[in-house]
Amino acid sequence: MMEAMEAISAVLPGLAASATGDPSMGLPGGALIGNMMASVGLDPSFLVKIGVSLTIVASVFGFLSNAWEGIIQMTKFFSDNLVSSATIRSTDEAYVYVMRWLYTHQISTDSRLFGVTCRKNQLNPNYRQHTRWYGSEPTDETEADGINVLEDDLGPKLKYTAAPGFYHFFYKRRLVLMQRKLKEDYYGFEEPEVDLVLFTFGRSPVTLREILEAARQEYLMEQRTSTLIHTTNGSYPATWSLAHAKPSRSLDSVIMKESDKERLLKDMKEYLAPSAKRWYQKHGLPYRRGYLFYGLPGAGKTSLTTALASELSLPIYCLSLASSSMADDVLLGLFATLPKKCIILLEDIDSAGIDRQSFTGGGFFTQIANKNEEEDDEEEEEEIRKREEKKKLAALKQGSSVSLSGLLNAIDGISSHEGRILIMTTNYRELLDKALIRPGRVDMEIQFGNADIEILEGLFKAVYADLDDLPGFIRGKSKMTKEERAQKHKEKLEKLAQEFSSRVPSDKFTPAEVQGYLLSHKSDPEDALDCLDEWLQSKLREINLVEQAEQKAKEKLERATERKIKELQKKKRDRLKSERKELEEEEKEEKEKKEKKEKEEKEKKEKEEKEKKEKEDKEKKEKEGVKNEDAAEAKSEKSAEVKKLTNGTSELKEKMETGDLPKQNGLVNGVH
Ligand SMILES: Nc1ncnc2c1ncn2[C@@H]1O[C@H](COP(=O)(O)OP(=O)(O)OP(=O)(O)O)[C@@H](O)[C@H]1O
Repeated sequence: MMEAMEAISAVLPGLAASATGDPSMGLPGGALIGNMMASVGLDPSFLVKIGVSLTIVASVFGFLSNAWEGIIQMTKFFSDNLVSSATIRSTDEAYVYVMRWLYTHQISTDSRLFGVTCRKNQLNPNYRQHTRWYGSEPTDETEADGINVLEDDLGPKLKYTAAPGFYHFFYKRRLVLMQRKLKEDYYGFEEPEVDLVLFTFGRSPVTLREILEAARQEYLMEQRTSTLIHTTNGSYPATWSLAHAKPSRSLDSVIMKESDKERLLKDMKEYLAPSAKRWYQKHGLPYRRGYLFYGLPGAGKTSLTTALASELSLPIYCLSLASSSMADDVLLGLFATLPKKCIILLEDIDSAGIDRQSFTGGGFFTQIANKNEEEDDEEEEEEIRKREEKKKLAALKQGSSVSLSGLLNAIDGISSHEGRILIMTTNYRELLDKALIRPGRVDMEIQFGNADIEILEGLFKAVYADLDDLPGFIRGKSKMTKEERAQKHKEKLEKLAQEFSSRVPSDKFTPAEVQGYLLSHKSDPEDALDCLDEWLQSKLREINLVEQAEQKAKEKLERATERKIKELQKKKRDRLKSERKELEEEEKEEKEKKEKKEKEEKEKKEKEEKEKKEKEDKEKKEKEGVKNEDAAEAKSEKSAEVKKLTNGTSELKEKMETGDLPKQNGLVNGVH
């Protein structure tokens, strides 16, 4: 290195010469720099060394960057021409297939990079680097990314997933590369969006297709042994993700009226039959079916839905309208991305149309209440009672941002897929708008209430159905055959179940409460009966307290309602009175107007008649005037003629008398 520097110094003597003070040899300004450096005690040849070092570093950097560009170009050429790839987004259901397949096939167990979390729904996984993937264990639940949940006595075990990075594995002896990359704008506070890219060498995509098809088939086969429950995890935009894969639940495990259960199952099977779609199309009906499960909480609405999904091998897509993340556009988007055949479970549908703001006093509900008040005095007593009750119930509920029209739009709007089964649940059927439960949207309703005698018996038998769970229930078992034991178990259980159902008051407890009690004695049905009175007493005390409080609240509400009704009735009476008065005044005014008008018309008529008469008189007079003139004229003419004749006669007479004219008797006589 030193030698190289010396050589370069020789080539660039200017600066060194400047430093030695030989101006003839130096670079312009070199002497000045050299003197300045000497004055602060620095060796001027140091500058030369720095310059040389920088030149070398720049050359190496230039070489490397050219090389890197070359590598990128080569990789691009390689991936464009020699590699097949498949990209799967974590927002797509196919991602779940593939992740699940990779996990169950223990692919990449030699990977050095993986993420770890113990959260059930990993919204914020902290990715850490470890040394290898985790092997699978048998489990009964599956997580959102399709990987099983593991728990031991202490709680959830750590779960290992592929961290961002490159992996490789062999499938049918072919090398497959896998890249898992997080979306760039992931900041760690939301579920990361991930792209999974699979590569194989060669231009044929067959291997990748085989992997994806195998993953899909395994996933869908899973549906036959378990019920896949999808939900949305609050990410934006909202998408469906697998929340659980629950082991199939038999319909027998849901205790309810047998007739209801059979009716429901028959209806659903008919709807799903291959010929049904054509029938709907032929009759111009949308191929959809809706059911309403309503009634008390803990009475089996969700349990029945899960059991039906298992029975019909359909996945469940579950949404609660009471959820804060639910809104019209979210609901619409989620409905639009449902698979063709599924059960969509809409819980708490009574929340739709109740805005959260309503509970702060100035929102939607208050507006509705105010609006109602304006119209109140028009309502019948019964309507007011119903409305007041409804308001009270609504006040107990948490509102949702989903509007009623938003919900209706999602249910039967254009984006709503045909072929699905819609199950809506509510604890407050009386809060529902009629439009929501009209036929076509809800084709069958099932009510869930407290346990009656039939349900009590059924619950008891269901909890103690398995003899293997009941040590000491059948004594002397060892001497019996399996069938004998089963028969004995059945008979004894039947008897105990009847006793249980006769001692527990009917329609007092929800099935969940009864089941909860029985489960606290799950290995000893006789013990359950022994402790029954104590449980009943404490439970009935509790129920009494609740009922008393409820009664008080009800009476208070009734009093308030009565007051309101009286107020409204008075308001109505006052309103009617003032309306009547107004009416009378109007009538009076009307009458006066009418009389005035009549009088005016009469006067007008009289005036017209008078004028007419005057005109007629005038005309008559005029006519008579003309007639008189004519008569006078005729008269004067006649008299002139008479005069003339008289004159003529006189002349003739004179002539005759004078003898100028021969006598003519006739004429003379005639003139006389
Ligand atoms: N009819 C029933 N048969 C069997 N189990 C029942 C029945 N009703 C309730 N249970 C049990 O009670 C628990 C709660 O039931 P579930 O969630 O089905 O009630 P729900 O009516 O959907 O309540 P919510 O309205 O609060 O959602 C579950 O563990 C379920 O097994």
